[in-house]
Amino acid sequence: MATLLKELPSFSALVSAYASISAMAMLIRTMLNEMLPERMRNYVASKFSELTSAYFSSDFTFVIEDRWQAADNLMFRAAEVYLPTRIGPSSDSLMVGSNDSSDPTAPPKRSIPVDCTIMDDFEGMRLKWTFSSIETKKYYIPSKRFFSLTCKKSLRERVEQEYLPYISKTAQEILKKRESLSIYTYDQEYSMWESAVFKHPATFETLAMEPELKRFITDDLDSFVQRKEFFENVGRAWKRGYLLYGPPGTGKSSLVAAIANYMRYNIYDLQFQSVRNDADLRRILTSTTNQSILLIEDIDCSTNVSRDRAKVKEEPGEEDGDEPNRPSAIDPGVTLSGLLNFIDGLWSSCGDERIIIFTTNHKEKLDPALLRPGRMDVHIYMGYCTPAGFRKLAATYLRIKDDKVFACIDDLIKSVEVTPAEVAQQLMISDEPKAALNGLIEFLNRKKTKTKEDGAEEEEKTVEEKEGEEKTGERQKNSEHAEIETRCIYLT
Ligand SMILES: Nc1ncnc2c1ncn2[C@@H]1O[C@H](COP(=O)(O)OP(=O)(O)OP(=O)(O)O)[C@@H](O)[C@H]1O
Repeated sequence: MATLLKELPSFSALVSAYASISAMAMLIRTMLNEMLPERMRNYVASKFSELTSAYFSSDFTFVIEDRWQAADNLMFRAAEVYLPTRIGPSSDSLMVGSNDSSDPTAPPKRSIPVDCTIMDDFEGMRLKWTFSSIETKKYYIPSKRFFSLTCKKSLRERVEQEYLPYISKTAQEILKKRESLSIYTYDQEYSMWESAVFKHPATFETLAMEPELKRFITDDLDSFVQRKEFFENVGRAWKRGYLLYGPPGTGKSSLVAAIANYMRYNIYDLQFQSVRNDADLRRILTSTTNQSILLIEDIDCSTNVSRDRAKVKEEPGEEDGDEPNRPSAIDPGVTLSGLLNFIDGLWSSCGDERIIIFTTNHKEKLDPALLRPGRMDVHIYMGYCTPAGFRKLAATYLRIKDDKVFACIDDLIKSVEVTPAEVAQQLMISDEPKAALNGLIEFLNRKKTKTKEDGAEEEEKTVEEKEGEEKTGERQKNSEHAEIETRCIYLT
């Protein structure tokens, strides 16, 4: 013991050793301070602290960002749906709001504010969630949002194998039970989809359409949802494309609403004017969720997409070396090939259970590439009102199934081109069925007389005018062709 005590350094030796180590540390610090710029010093310090804390900490953190490999991160979406249901007394804040004007007194909806922490318990595990958002430097790139999920290191495997799949499953159940649907429009300024509550009364029951056509569409939708395995087996993306075409006011938008209500799918309503280029289109489309409808209305008005590609190349300016399909204020930068890539190209397999709907008043103006078999699975012509359509409208608007003037109205409807929108408009004029029906008869008679007068004027035209018109009448021919296709459904 005495020899051991003798070998121990004396107190003064310890003090002097401490003094020289402190002096050395101060010297190194001063040297580093002088040699390294402040930002570099902070970086080194933060890395050092990260390393040591990760090594010594008993926690493990999963980071779940809103995007995953150029697409929407489904895990993030699931957490977004699941976590508001777990906000309890331990959470320090909660975001609430409502966009449902039909029921202003209903309790607000819940969402998670930035930097909010939520504690969750799952089968004996204690889990901590934090929601964060980081602004990006470029104004047109949306901020990066992510969840951090922290658990004990020892629970890491169970969280990955059991807890995260449980969240995805629960989120799907919550979404299935949700009462209201959403309609999204793309906000170019903030580069994100803006949502609103979608409450459209149109259903297959209220639509004035031929009953066989209705049955065909509902059967087609039913078989689509049930054929997940079929799509996998044949190596096709699980999606369905519908092209709705026909004159304005024949119910194309109403049919889209009826499909959304029938399927309980949200609608992403995309205006091509708000898309800069194909890359932008890819980003926009990959940020839509599964079990949804992508709606592109009036596709014939999207110039680059609807025009024949050969004609686009002939546009003045492009021969001079101008970049084709250049985005500009009036002409969207989305190209037909960019869109086709999404419909049936490699990008089409992004996401599951998607319905794509294009509407147009002028099918003949569309590039044939868009109409080729296999592109849009079903082409549906929405035509003028038929006697069956009128009866459906009378039942919906006037709550009557029959009347002695129905036969007369049937004859008139068969002899003039009148849209369901026009008939519906007349039926809304009075709550009194008799007055409304008489108003409709007058309207149809006026339309019939006008059609006759227009026909007579047409006959009076000189042969020369007719010849001239024939030359430039390619469009008309196409529309006649469309008429022949009335109520035809192409299924590929
Ligand atoms: N087939 C229909 N069945 C029931 N209502 C219809 C039908 N077609 C039109 N309507 C009525 O007319 C209104 C306009 O119809 P809708 O917007 O669906 O037509 P559209 O074909 O999409 O027209 P556009 O091509 O101009 O967009 C609807 O609000 C609806 O009330």
